[in-house]
Amino acid sequence: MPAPQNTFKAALKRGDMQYGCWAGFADPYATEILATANFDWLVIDGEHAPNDLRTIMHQLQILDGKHSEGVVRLPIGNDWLIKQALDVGAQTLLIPMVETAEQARDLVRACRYPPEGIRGSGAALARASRFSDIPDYIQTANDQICLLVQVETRKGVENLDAILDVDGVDGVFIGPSDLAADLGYPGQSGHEAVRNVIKDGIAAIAASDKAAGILAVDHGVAAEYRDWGAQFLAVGIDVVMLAKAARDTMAQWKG
Ligand SMILES: O=C(O)C(=O)C[C@H](O)[C@@H](O)CO
Repeated sequence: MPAPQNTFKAALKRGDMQYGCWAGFADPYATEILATANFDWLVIDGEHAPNDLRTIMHQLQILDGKHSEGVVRLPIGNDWLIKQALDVGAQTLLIPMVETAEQARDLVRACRYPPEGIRGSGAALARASRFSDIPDYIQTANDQICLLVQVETRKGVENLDAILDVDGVDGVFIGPSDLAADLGYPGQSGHEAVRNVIKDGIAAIAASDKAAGILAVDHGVAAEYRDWGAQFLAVGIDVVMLAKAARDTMAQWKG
């Protein structure tokens, strides 16, 4: 029995649109609620949400067998964080602040067992192998790992073509908020100068062998990103949804 098939990775390879949502409550109960909406992917955010390895694992457990792929975003891309996330069962990783092809190559190696990479061989006691219940996990795991890197700085955009040449990177996500800030327009991802960089970036990614991804909570902007070539498209943030719904509800009564 091989490593579980990564249906999200397979969908990206087919060119299928994949709609996602940020899961920022760092709680399996909230992530389970999101999974009832049938999003194709849910970002278990370890960068900007109060997640730790156990809360990440609990959310992956709750998503087992559900349609939504748990996409684990780490706070930064380094090999020991990647090793731990993969061993608790993550099969799709989103790594922020990738700026060079060398960085991307290092991330690919961190995601793969030798000889392709440097991932430590601790599968015997890892949830990823279902505690050795998948006897050939080590031999089959590499192919089911989906590595998504975030390009979200001026330097990353300058190196985008080189990053797109890195084998083993499955998708490139453009981070509109961080990119806007680094371009000198903090909080203004809708500024024309930022939109132009995003549009060109999505086009370059879509023209490569990798999938283009991005996030927009405004549906009009999200539809535009899709028209520009975004394939894995996050269209909501759970924390933002709840905060807005709560305030709108109260505004109905307090005015
Ligand atoms: O730069 C961005 O935008 C992202 O990477 C997404 C944000 O981190 C996410 O938290 C929504 O603001």
